Amino acid sequence: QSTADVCIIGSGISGSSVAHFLRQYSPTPISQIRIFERHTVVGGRMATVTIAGETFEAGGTILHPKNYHALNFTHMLGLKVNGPSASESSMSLGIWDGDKFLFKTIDFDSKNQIVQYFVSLANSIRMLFRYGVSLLKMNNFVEVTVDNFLKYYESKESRPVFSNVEDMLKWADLYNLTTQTLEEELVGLKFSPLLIEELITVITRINYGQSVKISGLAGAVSLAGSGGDLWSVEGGNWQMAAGLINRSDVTLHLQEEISSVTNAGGFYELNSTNGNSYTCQITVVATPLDELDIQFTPEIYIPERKLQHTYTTFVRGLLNPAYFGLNAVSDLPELVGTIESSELPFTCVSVLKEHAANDFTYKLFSRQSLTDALLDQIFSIRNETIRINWGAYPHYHAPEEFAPFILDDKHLYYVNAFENAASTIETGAVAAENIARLILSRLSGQQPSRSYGLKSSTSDSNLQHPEL
Ligand SMILES: Cc1cc2nc3c(=O)[nH]c(=O)nc-3n(C[C@H](O)[C@H](O)[C@H](O)COP(=O)(O)OP(=O)(O)OC[C@H]3O[C@@H](n4cnc5c(N)ncnc54)[C@H](O)[C@@H]3O)c2cc1C
Repeated sequence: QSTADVCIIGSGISGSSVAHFLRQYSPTPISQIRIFERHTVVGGRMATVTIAGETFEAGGTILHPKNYHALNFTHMLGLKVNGPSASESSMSLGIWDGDKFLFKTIDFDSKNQIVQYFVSLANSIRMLFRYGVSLLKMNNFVEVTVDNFLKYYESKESRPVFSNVEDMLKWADLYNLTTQTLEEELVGLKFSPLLIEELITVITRINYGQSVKISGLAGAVSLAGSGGDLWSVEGGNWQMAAGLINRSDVTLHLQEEISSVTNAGGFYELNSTNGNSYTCQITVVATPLDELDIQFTPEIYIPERKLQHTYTTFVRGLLNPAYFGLNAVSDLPELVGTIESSELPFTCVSVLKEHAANDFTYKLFSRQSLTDALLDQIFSIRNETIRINWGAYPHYHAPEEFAPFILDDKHLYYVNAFENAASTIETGAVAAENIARLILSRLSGQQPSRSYGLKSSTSDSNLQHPEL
């Protein structure tokens, strides 16, 4: 048996950020931090695939210009930012209803900035014409939410440590948004039904694979992810997790899956499927528990939560314009979004790269796996296909129910309780920063402990893990 002060289950942005902030904030050195990762690589839902020698994001892709932890990590780790031009926000967009395009922006390839300006102006006017002034309300709705979220970057002196998600959200005036669906929220704000049914639905389907029935907060976050100046880390966002782990003096156990966590009185015993046993004073769960069967003794109780599965399919080849009722590939928008309809087999398809005139790399999102037969209808050429089934993010609803940050009234913590608010790379880091502070304040006896007697939930472990 080995001893450790802190054991973290999961090497994604949440687990790596907990390690980073613990090292940064702890007044006295923590003797050891272990991170357990069942896969061969770190990063979790930040992962890349390689096609034609190029890497593309397969999971968490876009970051918002005000995602300050991610920005700080990127700068601190000497990583490079992929600018907005490479993001989906500058793409031509079409809204497809399964039969026809309901709306298309103009696509005019030009390096000339003045031409670009007029194309973008023309597109804004077209959008305003179709969706009216509600479009401006949409910007305002997002701005207010983002501004509230910025409170989580305030100085530690004025910012409390939160022992549960509800208090954390209430403090930033974000909680109410989790009690209503996005649709209810926007109808209440008198948004035009067409804007909700089309553009906003397209966005929630792209970012969360779900309709406007998601909670208002997840919806606002999703809309924020459709604005301008979005960015990602050149070479892959997963490098943030790798870099944080590298510089936080962590003992990393790759390909080591934790199967049980037992409170053995004053410490936790973690057992792995490799047959190893570890002793930890503090245990942090930095992965969604919903589809895992980690055995907790004593049992823990968290509200039942379903994960939305998003099938990500990469295709190298050429889209078939006839599938979309068009004559030429050049008539197809770079990003085809879809409205909510059970007829539609995918939620979106976008061009990632044009290698040559008849050779593109595309990314599709769908709620079910796309069969070869279907892909052969959508594509006229298909040279390479990669499929990933992600247990991607919570299936959002309203009102949301939150699992506790402290699972057992002692030192067992759960970062991903915050995912019911919104699942993003940045919210993972924000929740992790709070958990690091919560651990340190409770260790020093400052914070009252809190536990919840919520209903038990059971879940099957039938998640298919992507082998990247
Ligand atoms: C397709 C897709 C698109 C997305 N798009 C965006 C986007 O554009 N922008 C954005 O900000 N966010 C996006 N997200 C969400 C974002 O990727 C996630 O919210 C974030 O990466 C979650 O990080 P995490 O560390 O909390 O969890 P994870 O990244 O899931 O990390 C958990 C880790 O724990 C490991 N693990 C699980 N169980 C065990 C065990 N028993 N023992 C050891 N290890 C274990 C897992 O293998 C995993 O590596 C997207 C997600 C998906 C799937």
